[in-house]
Amino acid sequence: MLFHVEMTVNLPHDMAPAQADQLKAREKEIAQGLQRDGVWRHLWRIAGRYANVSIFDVTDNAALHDTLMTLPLFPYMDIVVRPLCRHGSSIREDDR
Ligand SMILES: O=C(O)CC1=CCC(=O)O1
Repeated sequence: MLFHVEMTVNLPHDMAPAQADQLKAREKEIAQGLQRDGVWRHLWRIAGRYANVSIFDVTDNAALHDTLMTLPLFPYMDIVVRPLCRHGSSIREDDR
């Protein structure tokens, strides 16, 4: 199943820069692993915001939840999930 996921990062202003850098580095490592595995299909920065729009490809809602919970930034993100289904007019072969 495909999911449109919007993540907004809200790091506490008083978080030590070293801790923030460590969280971001670990987040990047996990995000790139999930992309290599085909789970995190798209990752786009929303211009002008500390937020992203992503497409995840997982088996079901629970799998998406479990995946998102593995992200080191999860405790600091507001996440909006929209389940997707194929559009009848789409000509793409890779969005099933
Ligand atoms: O910077 C973000 O939007 C949060 C994030 C997702 C994957 C990553 O490396 O950072």
